[in-house]
Amino acid sequence: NKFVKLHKELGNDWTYVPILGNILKIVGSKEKFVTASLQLASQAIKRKHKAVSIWVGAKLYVVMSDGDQVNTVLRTALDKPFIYKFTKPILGNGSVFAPVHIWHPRRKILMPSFAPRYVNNFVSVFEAESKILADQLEFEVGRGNFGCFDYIVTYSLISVCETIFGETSDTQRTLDRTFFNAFSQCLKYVTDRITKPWLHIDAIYKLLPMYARQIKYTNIVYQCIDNVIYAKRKLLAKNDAIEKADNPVKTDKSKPPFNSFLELIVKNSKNNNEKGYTHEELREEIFVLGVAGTDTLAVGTSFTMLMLAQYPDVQDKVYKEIQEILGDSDKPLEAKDLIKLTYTTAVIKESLRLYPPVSFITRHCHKDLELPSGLVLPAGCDVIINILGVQRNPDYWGEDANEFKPERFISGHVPPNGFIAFSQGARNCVGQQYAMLSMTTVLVTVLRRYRLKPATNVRRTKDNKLRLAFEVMTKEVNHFAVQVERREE
Ligand code: HEM
Repeated sequence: NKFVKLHKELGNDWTYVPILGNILKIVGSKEKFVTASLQLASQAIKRKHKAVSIWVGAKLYVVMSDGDQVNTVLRTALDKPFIYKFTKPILGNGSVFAPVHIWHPRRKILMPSFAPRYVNNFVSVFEAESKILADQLEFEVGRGNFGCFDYIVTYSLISVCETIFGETSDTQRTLDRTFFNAFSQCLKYVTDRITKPWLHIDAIYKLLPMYARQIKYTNIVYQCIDNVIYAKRKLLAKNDAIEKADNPVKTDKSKPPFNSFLELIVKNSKNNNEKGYTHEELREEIFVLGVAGTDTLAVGTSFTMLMLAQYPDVQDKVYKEIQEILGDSDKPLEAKDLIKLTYTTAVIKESLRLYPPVSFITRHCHKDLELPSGLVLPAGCDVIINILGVQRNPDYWGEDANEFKPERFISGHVPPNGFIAFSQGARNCVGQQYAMLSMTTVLVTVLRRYRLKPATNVRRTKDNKLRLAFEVMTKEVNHFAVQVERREE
């Protein structure tokens, strides 16, 4: 049939050993998943159409690592295959993985909430929470290696939740350990299902104890979100604050005006339709923001910290830039100052290039799609976009593509389709600016107080590279181990 033809056209035959080997390696191993995806990427770029295909059971997936080919797919094909099946029991029809007809109207409601005038105001939250993070790191001074991820994920979960719900006592009550734990368990179940093919079959999965646990944790998260939504909706109705979202009132003179995502989404959904979102729709969208914004941010920030620890020259340059542009002033940080930190921004982008938190995404072609190489992906074809492969592709980044060189993002030679950490096209990341501001705030706050040092005696790969593992996000296996020392020392 057409997929067998496509498989051959891409240069594979039935006994193509390296690819078969890679599939076997992937099964069940989160670390090998990443190594295999890099190997698939290097095989793909040698092919005429810069892609390989793999069979998973009776289904063919085309795996791509060429930026121009990928760009065509991302701009044309908007549906996401298979992942939706695993996320639906948890996220429902939340926009990130939903089918196009559900996603499209929801994206229209979500987008205005990420306008710079709202997102820039969140810097006050990022700064307050980064200071708490910096205080917590004091405990690690002089104690040797520690995993910075655990600290940073707490920062990102709390700051994301605060921007979603606003700083109410309800938020604080909700953000207790039970919520955090249930939330991370939900992410774990999605990862397990994606990486273990035997769990793809509903009939098997539903018989396992993990299915019951997944329902339990999902319900805990729902209940926490529901409590805050009810409380907040009551408050909004009382204060008529929705109307004020366009013209926010400065309640606390020391802080810029602030509208939480919850307020903005309620308001935008009413603009779209008199009745606005139902409770369930609102809960789904709120949950999506938490899921899409928390681990991505934590992984991106942790990799950047790891790079700074590993490259002291780069860290010194970042620190110098912070001193030059922001000084030691106690003046609250503002978005307009943070975006002047061009070298720091380049360091974050180079870390996201080498270590994209979301290392692959998927798309489904509804109709035939012709790629720049002349290959036609037939209707019904599923594509895996290997972001890690695209961002390390030597055709775009040169022979030193695997090396950490932040200058790439300053010299003006960034290949147009070579950096896709936030994806491209209509379904790209809505939180890009939010993420850049949040990560920059953390780096500024932490580096003002501490010098990051590399961890000693951590296990690396045979060629002395970081060991990475796929857990929906791509993470470093040693919990991003670093050391810290106080700057004045
Ligand atoms: C370094 C941090 C981040 C990275 C690398 C990242 C990456 C991505 C990527 C690759 C996608 C596209 C997924 C796909 O095409 O299948 C995406 C979508 C999305 N991201 Fe982010 N993200 C980050 C931070 C955030 C933050 C902080 C938020 C919100 C607070 C957010 C909200 C979303 C949403 C809602 C979508 C779905 C958009 C849609 O389908 O219309 N992201 N993100």
